[in-house]
Amino acid sequence: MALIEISAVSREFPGRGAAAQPVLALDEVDLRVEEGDILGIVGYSGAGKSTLLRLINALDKPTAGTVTVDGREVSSLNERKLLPVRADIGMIFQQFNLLSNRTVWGNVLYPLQVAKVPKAEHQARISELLHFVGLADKAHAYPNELSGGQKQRVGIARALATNPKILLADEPTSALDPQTTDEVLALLRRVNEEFGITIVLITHEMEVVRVLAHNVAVMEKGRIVEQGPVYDLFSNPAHPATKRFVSTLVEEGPPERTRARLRDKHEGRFITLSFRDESVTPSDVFAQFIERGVRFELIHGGIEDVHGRTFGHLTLALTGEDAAVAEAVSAVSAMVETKEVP
Ligand SMILES: Nc1ncnc2c1ncn2[C@@H]1O[C@H](COP(=O)(O)OP(=O)(O)OP(=O)(O)O)[C@@H](O)[C@H]1O
Repeated sequence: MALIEISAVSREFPGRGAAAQPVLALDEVDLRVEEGDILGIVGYSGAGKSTLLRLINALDKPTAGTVTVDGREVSSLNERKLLPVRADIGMIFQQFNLLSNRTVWGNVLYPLQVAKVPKAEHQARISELLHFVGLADKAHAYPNELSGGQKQRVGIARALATNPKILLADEPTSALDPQTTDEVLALLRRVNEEFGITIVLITHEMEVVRVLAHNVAVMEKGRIVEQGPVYDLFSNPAHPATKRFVSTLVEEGPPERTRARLRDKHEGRFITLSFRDESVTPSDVFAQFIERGVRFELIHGGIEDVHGRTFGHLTLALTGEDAAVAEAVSAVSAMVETKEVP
C-alpha cells in the first residue's frame, strides 16, 4: 500500500452567500504517493490544491471517498486518534507561519512540547535540527531578524522536529527570491534524501517541480487531469493544462502571436523539432542539414534539463535548395518529432 492513498475523494463546500451554488473543490480525486517520493501538485488558483493538502493532514474531511495515510484511514478518525497521524506529518508554508514572539530555538521547541517529547531530549534534538538547516548561529534570533530564506529554514527545522514521515509544503518558495528559492529547494532535497521523508509540495511554479519533484500531478477545477514522472509529463504533456504549465519553461513552438514577426525576420521553411529522448541530440540533427548543404537558423525554443535528462523544442528556419531541404526534413523526421510551423 502506498504511504498516502486518496481514493475517489470529493470535497464540496457550501456556497458563500444566500443563493450561492455549492463549490466542488475536489471532484473524485485519486492519488497515490509512494514512500520516499517527492510529488509536486500544480494548478492555478482555485484548482483545489490546498483543499487536497488539508485532507492529507486531516484538517478537513472529504464529503466522499477515503484518505489513507500510512495505513490509517484519516478521513474516519476522531481528533484523539488523529494526534499520532499528525505527528507523522510536518508542514511548511508560503508565509512561514513562525511564532514571532519566540526565538528560532523556541519555534523549533514548540512541536516538541506539543508532542510531549521529554525535556531531556530537547537540547540535542533542536541543535541537531538547527545544524541541519544551517542556522546553529541564529538560535537566539527572533523571526523578524531573519531573511525570508532563513525563516523558511526555521520552518523546515520545526516541521522535522517530531521525525515525521511526510512533509507537506504549501508554496514553500513563492515568497522567496530566485537564489533563496534554489537554496531552500536544495535543503528540501536533502530532507528527502538523507531522512527518506516523503514530500508533497503544492506550487504554481514549474521550475520548482523541475528542480525538486520526482512525480507531478496537474490539477484543474478540482480534478487531477494528468499525473506521472516529471520527465514524462514535461517532455510529452498530454492535457492542455499540463501543456500550458510546461510552456512556462519551454514552449512547444513559437506561439501564434510571434509568428508574423519571425516571418518578417527570417526566410525559408520553419520547422519545430522536439527532443524527448537523449539518444538523439540537437547536433545529430544539425548534422543532417550540414551534410545536405541546408542552412539552418535557430529562431525559437530551448532545451531544459530534468534531473540530468534533457528535453525541449527548437524551431529552425531552413534555407537552401528546395529538394535538399525536403530531403533533410524527411531524414530528420525519422529521428525526432518534426512539425512544420504554419
Ligand atoms: N472553506 C471553504 N468554503 C467555501 N469554498 C471553499 C473553501 N475552501 C476552498 N473553497 C473553494 O474551493 C476551491 C478550491 O480551493 P483551494 O484553496 O483548494 O484551491 P487552490 O488550488 O489551493 O488555490 P490557491 O492556489 O489560490 O490556494 C475554490 O473555488 C475555493 O474558493
